[in-house]
Amino acid sequence: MKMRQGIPLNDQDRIPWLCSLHDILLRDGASGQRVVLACSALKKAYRDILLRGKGDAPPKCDEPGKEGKLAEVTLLVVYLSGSFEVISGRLRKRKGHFMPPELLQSQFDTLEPPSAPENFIQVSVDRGLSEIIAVIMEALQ
Ligand SMILES: Nc1ncnc2c1ncn2[C@@H]1O[C@H](COP(=O)(O)OP(=O)(O)O)[C@@H](O)[C@H]1O
Ligand SMILES: O=C(O)[C@H](O)[C@@H](O)[C@H](O)[C@H](O)COP(=O)(O)O
Repeated sequence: MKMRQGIPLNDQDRIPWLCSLHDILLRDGASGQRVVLACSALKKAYRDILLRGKGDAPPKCDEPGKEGKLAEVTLLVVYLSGSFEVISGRLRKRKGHFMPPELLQSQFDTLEPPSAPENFIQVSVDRGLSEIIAVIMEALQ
C-alpha cells in the first residue's frame, strides 16, 4: 500500500473511495439512519463528493436523484483541528498503524479547512475526548 511505503495518496486514489462513502451515506440516510463517518476528506472538493457524489465518476456515485440532480445527503462536517506539533506527537506514539508520521506534512499541505457555506463545526483536538464528544453531541441536537 502506498501510504505504508511513505507515498501520499492523490486525487485518483481518494476519489473512488469518497464516492463509495457517499453511496453509503445516501443509502443509510435513505433508510432513516444517522451515520457517523470518520474520514480524512482534506479538500473542499472531497467533502463535496461526500455530500453530492460526483457526476463524472462512473460507475459509482453518479446516480441521478429525483429531477435529474445528483442526490445530496444531509451532512454536518466536524473539523477536528490541531497544530502540526500536537498531531505529529500523537502519531509518533501510535503503535501498529499503517501511516508513517512523515506523511503528516503532506496532509497539512493538502488541507483546506471547512469554511462557509459548508455546514461544519470546528473542535480543537487539544480538548479531552469526553469534552470533544459532548460538543459534537450538542451540535447534533
Ligand atoms: N483528544 C485527544 N486527546 C489525546 N489524545 C488523542 C485525542 N484524540 C486522539 N488522540 C490520540 O492521537 C492518536 C491519533 O488520533 P486519531 O487519528 O484521531 O485516531 P486513530 O489512531 O484512531 O485514527 C490516537 O491514536 C490517540 O492516541
Ligand atoms: O488516522 C490517520 O492516520 C489518518 O486518518 C489516516 O488514516 C489517513 O488520513 C487516511 O488513510 C486517508 O489518507 P489521506 O488523509 O491521505 O486521504
